[in-house]
Amino acid sequence: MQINGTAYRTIWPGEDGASVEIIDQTLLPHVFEAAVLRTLDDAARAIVTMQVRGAPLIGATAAYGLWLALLADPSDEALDRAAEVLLATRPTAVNLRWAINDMLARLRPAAPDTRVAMAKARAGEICDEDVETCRSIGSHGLALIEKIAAGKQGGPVNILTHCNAGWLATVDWGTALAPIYMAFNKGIDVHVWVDETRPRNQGAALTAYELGAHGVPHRIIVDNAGGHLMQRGQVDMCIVGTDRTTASGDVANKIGTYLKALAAHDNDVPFYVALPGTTIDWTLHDGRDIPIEERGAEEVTRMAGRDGRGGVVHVDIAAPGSPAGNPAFDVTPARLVTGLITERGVCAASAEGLSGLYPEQGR
Ligand SMILES: CSC[C@H]1O[C@H](OP(=O)(O)O)[C@H](O)[C@@H]1O
Repeated sequence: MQINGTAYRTIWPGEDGASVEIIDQTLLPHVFEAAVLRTLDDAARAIVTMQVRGAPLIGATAAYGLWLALLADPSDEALDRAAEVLLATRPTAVNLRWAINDMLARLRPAAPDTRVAMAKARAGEICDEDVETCRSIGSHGLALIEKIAAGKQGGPVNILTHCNAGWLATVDWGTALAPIYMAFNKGIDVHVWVDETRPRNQGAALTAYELGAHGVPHRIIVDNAGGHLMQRGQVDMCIVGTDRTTASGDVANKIGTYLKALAAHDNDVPFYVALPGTTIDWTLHDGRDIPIEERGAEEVTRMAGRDGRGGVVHVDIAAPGSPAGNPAFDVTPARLVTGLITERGVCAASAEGLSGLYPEQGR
C-alpha cells in the first residue's frame, strides 16, 4: 500500500542477500520501523512475538525463514528442523503449514547445493502471488460493496471489521480491507467501524493506522459496541478475515469474531469473510477441530501505548496477580457466514460453494 506516496510491502529480502526485512508491527502505530531477520530463529521469533502477523504474512515469513535456515545449512536435517521450528510457532493460521509444505515439496527433492537459490525464489513467488490474490479478493469484494451502495438512500456504506486483515496482515492489499480500499479508490462513499480488538488491539493500532494513512473514513469502537450499532441500523455489512477456514466454511478468526457474526445474524446484517485459497484447510470440515492458539496472560493484563518520547511502553491494566485466559481465536460456524470472498469469486460458506470455486480440491 501507499503511505504518503511511498509504496510498502510487509516483507522483503535484504539488500545484503542474506537477510529478510519486515515491518515490526509490535511498534505500530507509534513507531514505523523495519526489523532485520538473519536466521531461522529470527523468523520464528518474529512470528511468535507478532512482529509479523496475519495468516498470509505468517506464511510468507515462514517461507523466507526456510531460506534463512538453508543459508546456514542446506542439508536434509537442517531443512526438516527448520520446518519443525516454524510449524511450532503459531497453530491456528493454516497458511503457515501451507507455505512450509509448498516449500518442502520443492526443496526436499532438490540437490542441497541448489536449495538456497530455490528457496529464496519460491518465497518471493509466494509473496508476489499473495499480492495478486489479495488484489483479486478486493475486486470480488468491491462488487458486494457497490451492490449495497446502490441500494442505499444516501450516506456511506457502513462496514464493520474486526482485528486487522489489511495489507499489514498480508504482503499487500489485505483480505477484508482490500474491497474497502478498492471501493474508496473508486470514489464509493464508505465508512468503516473498526473494532479495537482486544487484547492486542490490532484494530485500533493497525487497521485504524492503515485506513488513516489511506484517508478512508473510519471510527474505532470498543469490541462490545458492534451489536448495538447493528441493532440501530448503523452497519450495512461486516467483512472480516480468517486464519483458517474449513472445507465446509467454518471460519476461525480473531477472538470476538463469532460474537459479531451472532449479532449480524440476529440483525440481518450481511457477514462476509475474505480469504485466499491458501487459508482454506481442505483436510478439515468441522471448525471444532481447528486448533485455537492460547496466548500469554500478559496480553490481557498489560497494554502497549506511546510513551512521552515517541517510543512504546507497556502498562498493567488489571488487578495485580489475577490470572487471565487468552484464547486468540474463535470459530464462526458456516451457518452464520453470508459468503466467502476469495480470489476466485464469492461463494457460499459451504462444501459445495468452496468445491465449486476450487474443483481441484474436491473431496
Ligand atoms: C488476513 S489474516 C488476518 C487475521 O489474522 C489475525 O490474527 P493475528 O493478528 O493474531 O495474526 C486476525 O485473526 C485477522 O483476521
